[in-house]
Amino acid sequence: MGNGRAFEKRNYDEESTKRETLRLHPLAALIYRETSEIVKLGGYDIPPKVMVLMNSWAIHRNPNLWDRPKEFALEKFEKNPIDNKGLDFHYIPFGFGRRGCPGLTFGLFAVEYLMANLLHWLEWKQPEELNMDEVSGFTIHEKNPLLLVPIPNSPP
Ligand code: HEM
Repeated sequence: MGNGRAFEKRNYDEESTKRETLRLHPLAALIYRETSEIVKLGGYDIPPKVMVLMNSWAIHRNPNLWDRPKEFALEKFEKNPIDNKGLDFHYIPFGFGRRGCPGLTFGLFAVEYLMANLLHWLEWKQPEELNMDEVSGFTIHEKNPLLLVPIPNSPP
């Protein structure tokens, strides 16, 4: 993709693409829980009733957990049965445990359905260079809005 050029059409492994996208760009950076009893965590004794924040963005980019963590590379998931339901704690785009996201299946389906329609019915031009800088808080969003120009497909 480049200035003013149409999107490149490539064959991607859908499942790995979704997983790698959510690894680099998780929706909710901070997942939080309250301790119910004293917990030992990273050498610290955390007392009960303390809110503990877990930074999924940082976990997903931790070089001790991932090869080439800053790189978008589908191989990370292609031959790797990493679970997205919160059973592998180094990959938690939907959180984990009893408070994990109940909208996981619907969310993934809705994004795919929307994207499939946008790409099937329209061609897209990208007048500006893609900038993936993000602004973080409890949720993460892009720093500069993505500018795309839709071009209707001519009828078959
Ligand atoms: C790709 C889309 C989505 C992503 C990445 C996502 C991510 C998350 C994350 C990280 C959490 C926090 C989980 C935790 O604390 O362990 C969460 C919670 C939640 N999500 Fe989602 N979500 C998505 C879509 C949806 C959809 C479509 C719905 C509803 C239709 C939904 C409903 C909820 C609810 C109700 C909670 C709170 C669960 C609780 O506190 O018990 N999510 N989501």
